[in-house]
Amino acid sequence: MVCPPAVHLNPAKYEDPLTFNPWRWDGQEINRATRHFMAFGGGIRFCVGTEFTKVQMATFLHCLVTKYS
Ligand code: HEM
Repeated sequence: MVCPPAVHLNPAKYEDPLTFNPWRWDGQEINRATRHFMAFGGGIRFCVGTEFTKVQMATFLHCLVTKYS
């Protein structure tokens, strides 16, 4: 069993991992689970809510940037 937060906070892979920096994954292949990125798990236990969650996040961000005033 792997703990995704521990993987994502690995300072050997991610510089200053506690800093909010979404650009740290810019240009990296993150459409599937890798050894260093597994937000939704991987393999046979892969999160079944992945695509639903991505739609929810995209909808939220769309409303935030278009309606926030
Ligand atoms: C940001 C949102 C979410 C994150 C970060 C997330 C993350 C994960 C991770 C890491 C696992 C793998 C756990 C393991 O390996 O034992 C998992 C499994 C699972 N997730 Fe999610 N999840 C999210 C949203 C959702 C949603 C919205 C649903 C349902 C609508 C969902 C349903 C499930 C289910 C049923 C499993 C178990 C799959 C299996 O064992 O075959 N998740 N999720």
